[in-house]
Amino acid sequence: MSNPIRAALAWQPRASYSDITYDFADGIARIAINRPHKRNAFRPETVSQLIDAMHRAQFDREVGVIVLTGAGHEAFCSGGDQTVRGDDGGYHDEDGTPHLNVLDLQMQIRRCPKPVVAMIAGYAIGGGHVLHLVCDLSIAADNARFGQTGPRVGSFDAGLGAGLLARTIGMKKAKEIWLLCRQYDAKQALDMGLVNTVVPLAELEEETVRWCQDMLRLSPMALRMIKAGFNADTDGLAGIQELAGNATGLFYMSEEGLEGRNAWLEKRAPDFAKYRRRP
Ligand SMILES: CC(C)(COP(=O)(O)OP(=O)(O)OC[C@H]1O[C@@H](n2cnc3c(N)ncnc32)[C@H](O)[C@@H]1OP(=O)(O)O)[C@@H](O)C(=O)NCCC(=O)NCCSC(=O)c1cc(O)c2ccccc2c1O
Repeated sequence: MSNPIRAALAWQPRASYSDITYDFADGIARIAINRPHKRNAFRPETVSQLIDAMHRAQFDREVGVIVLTGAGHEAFCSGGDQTVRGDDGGYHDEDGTPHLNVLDLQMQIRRCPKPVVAMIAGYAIGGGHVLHLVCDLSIAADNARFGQTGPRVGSFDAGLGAGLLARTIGMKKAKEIWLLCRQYDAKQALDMGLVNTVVPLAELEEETVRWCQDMLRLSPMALRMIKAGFNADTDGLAGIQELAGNATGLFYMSEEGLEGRNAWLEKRAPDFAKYRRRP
């Protein structure tokens, strides 16, 4: 069946991978898990490629917003690929090495200074559900379905999968999702604050691009700072480090910061006297 989601932009491929696609158009990077025959379940190699693509998008100065999605319309992502769990139960790459590299990806999305938007058609389940959760915004199609399955398949994400979920939708609902492993439709997800909006499936990309375009018109530095601020307390000292690093970057750009650097290069004492001690 052809994809019922209308394309909103003339996407151009910017990189080639086996398990994902990476496209760009008009300031937006679109990264899609491309394993629709497995409802876009990820194996360790998929996650390594997502990490690479996220890095590429972060450092591409043309990119202002990143969209994370799944190929087709049946699934955003169904979590870890259960067929690559080895004898020890963990997710193995093709060399037999066990990985939980999706945890690195989760943190990479949170630390990325550009907004990351989850564009969700179909299932966002298990580790795939956590992936949309860690994105800054979630735009869902009306066919989207959400849920955790870990306790059913011998797994759990007690990190961001539990704590960030509770901070997003409240403790009771988060515990319900994990302790009962039920599925929730798009309207239920919207009602509990799990997603930002729900649109007809055909309009999913158009609406997502509209949200991205709104952000592209805003100050990149202000978005960067506010994202880091939102994540700082949940991410603890690592979150404060991210926020503080942004502040340092801003200070470097100031005349006062440059005076320190210039004085050192010119082998003279810095003259900070001309900078007011602001109240
Ligand atoms: C997602 C579904 C509800 C979709 O159901 P539907 O009926 O539409 O489709 P099928 O079930 O027929 O699936 C079609 C096709 O895809 C294969 N498939 C689907 N999901 C997976 C998967 N996760 N892994 C491997 N393969 C998958 C399915 O076998 C079919 O192929 P056939 O060849 O058999 O036809 C439903 O598919 C479903 O419930 N899927 C499983 C969801 C799931 O349990 N995911 C894993 C949860 S655990 C997890 O994701 C996880 C990952 C991590 O990396 C963690 C890291 C750290 C801590 C915890 C982690 C964690 O919990």
